[in-house]
Amino acid sequence: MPKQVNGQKEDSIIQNDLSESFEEEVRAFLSDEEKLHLFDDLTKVNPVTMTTVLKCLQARYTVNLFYTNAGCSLVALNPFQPISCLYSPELMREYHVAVRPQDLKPHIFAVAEQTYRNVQSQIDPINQSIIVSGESGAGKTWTSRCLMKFYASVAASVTSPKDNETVERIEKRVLDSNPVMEAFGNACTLRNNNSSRFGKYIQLQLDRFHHLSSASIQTFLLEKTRVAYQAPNERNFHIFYQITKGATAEERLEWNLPEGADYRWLPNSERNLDEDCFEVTRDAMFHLGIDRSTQNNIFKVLSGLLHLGNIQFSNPLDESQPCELEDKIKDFVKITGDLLKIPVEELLESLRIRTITAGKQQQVFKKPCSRAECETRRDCLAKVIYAKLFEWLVSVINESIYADTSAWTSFIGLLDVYGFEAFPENNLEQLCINYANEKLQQHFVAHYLKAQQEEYAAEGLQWSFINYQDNQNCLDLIEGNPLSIFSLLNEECRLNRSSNPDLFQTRIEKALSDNQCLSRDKFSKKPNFIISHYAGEVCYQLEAMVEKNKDPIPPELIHVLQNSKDPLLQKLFPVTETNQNNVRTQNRAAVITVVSKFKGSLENLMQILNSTKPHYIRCIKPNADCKALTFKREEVLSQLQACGIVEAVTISAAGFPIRISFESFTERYEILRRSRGYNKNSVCGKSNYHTAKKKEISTAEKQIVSRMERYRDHQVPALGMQNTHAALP
Ligand SMILES: Nc1ncnc2c1ncn2[C@@H]1O[C@H](COP(=O)(O)OP(=O)(O)OP(=O)(O)O)[C@@H](O)[C@H]1O
Repeated sequence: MPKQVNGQKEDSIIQNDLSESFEEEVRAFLSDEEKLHLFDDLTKVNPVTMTTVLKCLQARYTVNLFYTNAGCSLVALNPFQPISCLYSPELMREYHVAVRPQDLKPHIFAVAEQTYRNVQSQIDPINQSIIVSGESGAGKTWTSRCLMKFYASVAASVTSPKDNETVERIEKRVLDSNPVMEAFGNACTLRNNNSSRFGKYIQLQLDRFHHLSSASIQTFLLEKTRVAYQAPNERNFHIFYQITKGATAEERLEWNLPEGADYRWLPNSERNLDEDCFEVTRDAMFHLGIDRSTQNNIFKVLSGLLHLGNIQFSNPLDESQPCELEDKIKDFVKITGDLLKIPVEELLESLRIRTITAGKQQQVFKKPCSRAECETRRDCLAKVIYAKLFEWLVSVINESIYADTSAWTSFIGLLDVYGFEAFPENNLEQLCINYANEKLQQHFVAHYLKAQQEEYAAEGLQWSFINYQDNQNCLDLIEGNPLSIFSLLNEECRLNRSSNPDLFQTRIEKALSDNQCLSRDKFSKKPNFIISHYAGEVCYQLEAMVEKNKDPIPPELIHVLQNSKDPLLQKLFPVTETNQNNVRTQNRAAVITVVSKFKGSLENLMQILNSTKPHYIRCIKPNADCKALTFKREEVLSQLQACGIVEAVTISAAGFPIRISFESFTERYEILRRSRGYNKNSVCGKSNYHTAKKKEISTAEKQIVSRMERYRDHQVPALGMQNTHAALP
């Protein structure tokens, strides 16, 4: 009996999907095993079009095959359900000990093992990177976690840390970084219950025996606004729910978190998620060297933030007076002050009064803030504390997994970054995220699409150049010199212009109208600009963009945090000479904008990636509702387009004409012949075989031999060469 899949018979899905193609004909005669192997590698699909790629992926998905090779990339479809044994230690071992792991089914462990063997081979570039990409909910975090487990298992350190029995082994510490980073950096969003709200690059460092000796983590662009604002039906960072749900009675008392209390910044707390597990976070923190008393301090500060969120301001009767507070709100102010160890009066003053220094004598004036300004200050206080806390946690984790560069000789880097974003409303955050994706796409193009074709040309392969989209124009528009959107944004900040979005729109258009990637939604009343990204057009709203880029922190807030008696806040906001001066001369202080910081850290990252051999895992979300067994073609299609899969497959397939004409042909021919009952020596079968393809095969054979020799000489395990190797006489 055919299995029922979403109400359809599996057989009929496969039949429908593969109609009109050669594959359908072949599949009809194949056993399940043979069927699936035929599509293990999309470069064997002929002809390579988006439709065939889509059909193959869907056919595989319906029979629980979630990984597929596609040129230099591995396509990973999210099953949205636990698949037994797919990540078991036994399977890790199978890939690790295999003579040719690439002959096993496509899997992230095959990629992981390949990178590990590349490091062991000591051929340049020795260092490897795996770029895991995909949209929110596609499975990047899951994939990175599994890869880390793989390396922790196959590259396990040989000895436990000397002289200190209480310190956990490095593998455990590296793996323990995951629950901590996820508790503080992930949240439930509309698109993913466990969405990472930051980008992450983790470098696993290996000693000369190729054992894991240390690691380092770099994070990008934490979405700190989430602390003080959660979109409808979304949640704050997991850690807030963990403390409110998991605290003991004693802790509740100490952190002032009575059961059932309401917090404005804790929406949808009635939803219980797997990620709400406080104990897991605490244990992991402990193993990373964050002792119970420091943990207690962290959770106390977080409770303080929850109470801070409940502070609301009322307009004063007399405008020259500060905003008023209702009696019950005064309680929240008091609790916040107690938990953050800031005197209530100082806290209130920092939230409600602006200090202005003016004139030659640097006279100080105090001016009450409007209600909206008070709210902005309250939110800003929460954001600055949370962002610093996150930064500090990353540095503590890094200290715990760090080793001096002399202790390691090579590394494998895992990059898990947010995918391309295009929402109905987009702002600076999306601009930065999409800029990062443009950079990674450029890297992919340079390292694969371009390099591969140049190599074919140099080898004299008969080759007609396949066009791929060069995104340099788009990158010039975003970050180029001397004029770009980033430079104009920074200019607005530098000149401290009162940011009028309409004026800014005119400035952008005047300066950058020559760039074909720039346009505007003329039907929208809101000032905007559109960028034609490689993955599609995105319209960005200009309202508040300049302010977001400045990301200003009122000096009074920093001052009040520096005066806190709380040991953790004192660590996060130390008093230094420079920032003391900055409080006084804040207006003149150089502004380090969000885009310059982001651009800097991304350039740093690109430099590292450029020095490594890259591998790509393209995570695909088969449906937006995160449902198991549901493959929505349009949704998959747009993701495949966004990551340039078809170009990659086409180039890979065409670069090895032998794949189609020799190996694949003979394989398919044999299958067809067998299935049609041709006798081995049947005249019909023989003559078809020989006359139709003889010439093609001999040309292909020559090409294989020349390519193989070339690669053998260089001892480079060429991507995609494995099967052709097997087909050699
Ligand atoms: N290989 C897998 N097997 C089973 N379930 C999976 C797998 N990959 C992902 N999932 C499920 O999909 C969910 C989303 O995956 P994940 O959090 O890794 O997405 P993401 O791409 O990192 O998203 P974001 O960008 O929002 O962080 C996971 O919580 C898990 O439930």
